[in-house]
Amino acid sequence: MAPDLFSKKISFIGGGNMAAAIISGLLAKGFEKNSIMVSEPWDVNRKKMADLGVKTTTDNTEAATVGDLIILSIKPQVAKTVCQELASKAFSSQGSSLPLLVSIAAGITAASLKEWCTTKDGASPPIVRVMPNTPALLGEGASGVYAGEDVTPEQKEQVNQLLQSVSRAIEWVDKESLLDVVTGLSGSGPAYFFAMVEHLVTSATKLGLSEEQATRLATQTCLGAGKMMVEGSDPPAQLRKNVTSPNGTTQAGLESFEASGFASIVDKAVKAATDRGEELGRVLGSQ
Ligand SMILES: NC(=O)C1=CN([C@@H]2O[C@H](COP(=O)(O)OP(=O)(O)OC[C@H]3O[C@@H](n4cnc5c(N)ncnc54)[C@H](OP(=O)(O)O)[C@@H]3O)[C@@H](O)[C@H]2O)C=CC1
Ligand SMILES: O=C(O)[C@@H]1CCC=N1
Repeated sequence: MAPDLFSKKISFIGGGNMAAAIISGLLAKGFEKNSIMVSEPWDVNRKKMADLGVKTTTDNTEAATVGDLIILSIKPQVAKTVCQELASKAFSSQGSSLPLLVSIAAGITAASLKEWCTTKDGASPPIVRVMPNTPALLGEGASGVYAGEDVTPEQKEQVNQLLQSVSRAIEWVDKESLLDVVTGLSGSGPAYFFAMVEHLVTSATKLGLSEEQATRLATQTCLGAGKMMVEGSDPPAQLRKNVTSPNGTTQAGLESFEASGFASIVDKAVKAATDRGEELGRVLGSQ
């Protein structure tokens, strides 16, 4: 029988935006509030977590000691310090049977996490890296996942269950470097669409629509187009063709995009975000 995540305790180390999104998604699926603990140093964020009804603490060791799954949801820049703290305090008292560590930190490699999390007795937790995105808040997330070799099939299934609670697309990758591409695509991706809608609203406002009208039209267009891509059977290219009447308005708009190097702009942006993920892992991993 598949291990039931819903009977486990989950601890989040770091209670910021992404932890809030995942926790909200889990709670919406019926996960028990009392089975979640968040350690978070900042009063404001800790209060937001407490308002969700989950347990909170300022003590990473307390959270990491009670969790069957530990979600590392801190910024990449503090990952080393936090992992070393967990290794010397929480993990060192737990022998060789350590909880599963699920890191969502962009770029930070499984090898770095393992090195930093190793106790003085040489024990280290099994590690899964996940790259989620903020639509997890609504159960509409997209996540990439990579598991180290010491992760058992049961633990992978638990991670699947965790992600199914908050994601509609879950893509396991077998090469860890591909997680940087996932980061540059879907991890950062919501911000690309938000920026696009911001620009659409500004453009239409300049042409006379009120900001409120333009915002309602642009956001619903984004949602409608997204639903057509996810729920329909036609690929995006066909959907685009269906909107584009020969010599019509859409053709004029798309040709303007292309004349400004649309494909190249997107290409460079995804590559820049992917490269930044790799760089974060390399630089922070060597400090
Ligand atoms: N935001 C996103 O869309 C996505 C983020 N990620 C990854 O998720 C991780 C978290 O990002 P996000 O939620 O946006 O970041 P946030 O800054 O919102 O959250 C991180 C939280 O960790 C707290 N924190 C800082 N130091 C410690 C510590 N020593 N122990 C415990 N908690 C600490 C921070 O407190 P304080 O503010 O006081 O420093 C903050 O509340 C990052 O590694 C990011 O790469 C992955 C996918 C998408
Ligand atoms: O911007 C970042 O670094 C994080 C990772 C993906 C989304 N936000």
